[in-house]
Amino acid sequence: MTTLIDTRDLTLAYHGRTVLRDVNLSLAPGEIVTIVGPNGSGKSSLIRALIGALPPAQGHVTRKRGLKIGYVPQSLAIDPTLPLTVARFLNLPRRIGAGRVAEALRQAGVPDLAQHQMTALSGGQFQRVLLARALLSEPDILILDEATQGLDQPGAAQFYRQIEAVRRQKGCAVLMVSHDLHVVMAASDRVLCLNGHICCEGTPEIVASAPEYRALFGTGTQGALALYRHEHTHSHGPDCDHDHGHEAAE
Ligand SMILES: Nc1ncnc2c1ncn2[C@@H]1O[C@H](COP(=O)(O)OP(=O)(O)OP(=O)(O)O)[C@@H](O)[C@H]1O
Repeated sequence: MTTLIDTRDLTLAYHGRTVLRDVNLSLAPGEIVTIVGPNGSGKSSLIRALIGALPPAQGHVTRKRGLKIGYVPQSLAIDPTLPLTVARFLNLPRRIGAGRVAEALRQAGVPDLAQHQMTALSGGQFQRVLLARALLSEPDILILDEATQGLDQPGAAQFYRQIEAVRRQKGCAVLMVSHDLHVVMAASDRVLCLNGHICCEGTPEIVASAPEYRALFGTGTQGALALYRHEHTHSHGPDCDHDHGHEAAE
């Protein structure tokens, strides 16, 4: 099978200080993988390395050639004095066309928002518009870094249900970082728990009962797991792009 992104012994450092070490990770087409871990455990750094924004200190990141990534950020600052409709926002920085904008909004679960002002959206609507923007590139993988920050738990749960619907319709893989442990773990095929390295990984049930995970987060997530189960198929292809680490990057 062709993986979308693959890391081998990936180590990340800032100014010589290692923040994440020896990460071996493969993302397959169509799967939902969640990264959890305490503050400062390296989650965002790993995402940056996966999308190519942070070079490895050691090890390798391999991306399928031509991989299209849709990135949904935590939030986005919009000037409150600037009149900007959702449709115009989605046409920045380049013109997309009304048909594709409407389709992306429909896929993101907000088909009626095109003419609304960006600054008048609720938190949940705003994140869905960011999701619609990420979908415009027809991504092979959606990457969400704390995309539900600021939403309450029901709002976050709804957002993740939307992500699942998108995955079902589009077949894209999903990689998420979140603090909403109850919700995201239930919606994931696979969970990686980071704490400077991968301290445990597996299905949500396996990770939730792992001693390393319980030491970090306690036992409170059990009841909310197993809300969702996924079936998916994997496809395969030969081509890859490589990022290589600089050996001994202190
Ligand atoms: N640009 C940077 N320069 C120097 N150190 C950084 C930089 N970005 C992150 N770090 C450090 O790397 C470590 C991991 O940070 P990272 O943001 O990856 O963690 P995180 O798990 O995403 O944290 P959080 O849950 O708080 O967002 C932290 O010790 C942080 O201080």
